[in-house]
Amino acid sequence: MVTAKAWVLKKHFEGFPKTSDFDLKTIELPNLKDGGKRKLLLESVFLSVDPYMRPYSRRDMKEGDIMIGTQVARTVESKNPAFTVGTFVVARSGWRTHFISDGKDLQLLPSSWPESLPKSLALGAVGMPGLTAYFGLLEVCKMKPGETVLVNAAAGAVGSVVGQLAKIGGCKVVGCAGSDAKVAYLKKIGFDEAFNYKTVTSLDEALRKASPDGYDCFFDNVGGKFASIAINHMKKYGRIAVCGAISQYNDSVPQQGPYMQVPMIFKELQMEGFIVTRWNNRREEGLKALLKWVVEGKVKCHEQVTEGFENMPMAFIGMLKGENLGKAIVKV
Ligand SMILES: NC(=O)C1=CN([C@@H]2O[C@H](COP(=O)(O)OP(=O)(O)OC[C@H]3O[C@@H](n4cnc5c(N)ncnc54)[C@H](OP(=O)(O)O)[C@@H]3O)[C@@H](O)[C@H]2O)C=CC1
Ligand SMILES: CCCCCCCCC/C=C/C=O
Repeated sequence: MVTAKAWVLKKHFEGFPKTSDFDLKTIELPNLKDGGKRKLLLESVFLSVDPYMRPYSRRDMKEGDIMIGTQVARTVESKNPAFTVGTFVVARSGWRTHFISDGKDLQLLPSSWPESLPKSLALGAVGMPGLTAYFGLLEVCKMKPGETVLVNAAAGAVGSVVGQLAKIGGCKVVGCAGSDAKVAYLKKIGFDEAFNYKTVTSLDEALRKASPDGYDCFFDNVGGKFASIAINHMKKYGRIAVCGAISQYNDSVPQQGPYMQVPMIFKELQMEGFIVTRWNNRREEGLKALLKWVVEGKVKCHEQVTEGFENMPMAFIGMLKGENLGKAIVKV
């Protein structure tokens, strides 16, 4: 018998999440059984904390549920020959240290994963956030060589990959982030222009200075006020990929305009929201491409690793506050 620890949503978040909204529980897991669904015992090694957990908790969870989320886990006991003991998988089993599965809901890491590459990257650049950057840029922004791409939350899990893929695709890249250290990082990984949106005197001027001719593509991770200013800097026929709206996730009262219809009309813009799971049937293609670029050093990855399962709520709240450089990960 194994005792798992799990974080549950004690109380729906009101405004910004607080540590008191979570509860740490213990769960006795039953032994594995021949036949039936109890085929594998897995232990979480790395867990992901992601912005989507904030809006999705309200939409999909009730109080007392285990927090939603993804982990890289190691097979500890197996009655399923497809997963021998020691096999690492990506699972969507929520914030728990151990769990039982029949294997159907688990994803193996790509077979060409090098031994020396941290497996935590399967939650970041070679996982859901990387795929978001890949499909958002290729399929929604439809970026072309020579174009100028703007991305916000640029030093985060999705944004840092967006910028680097746009460079690989032959674009000029402008990134915005919320600290000088993040801006220095963006320049180090190849962004052409980067600025701290919190300290510029005018966002409007900073966007104009970074690209006086405007932007062909805008990969929007933030929404709200930033997006309503950036839209005025789009070139005619520009494309906006509405990936996230983190500036609005913690609002108790919805923000008011300015509204976007007039620049949309006069610049004949395309603006499309998307969710990465739309391309689940092309997951293998995306992961293969991302893994290759990471192994070749063309996509560099930084991780903000918080040690200790007990610190999951803190890591989640820290990420929402912008404390992470690159992908926010918890190491059990
Ligand atoms: N559509 C989809 O399928 C997917 C969408 N997403 C979305 O992409 C976005 C980025 O996600 P991800 O890369 O995982 O997270 P990040 O690693 O970028 O972490 C979140 C970052 O958002 C920034 N941020 C937080 N609050 C604000 C605010 N009020 N205004 C501006 N920036 C803020 C912070 O960076 P800073 O210091 O720069 O402010 C923070 O570090 C999110 O909106 C997320 O919901 C993610 C995955 C899939
Ligand atoms: C329980 C794990 C669910 C993983 C789904 C990932 C989809 C993320 C879509 C993100 C939207 C906004 O952040």
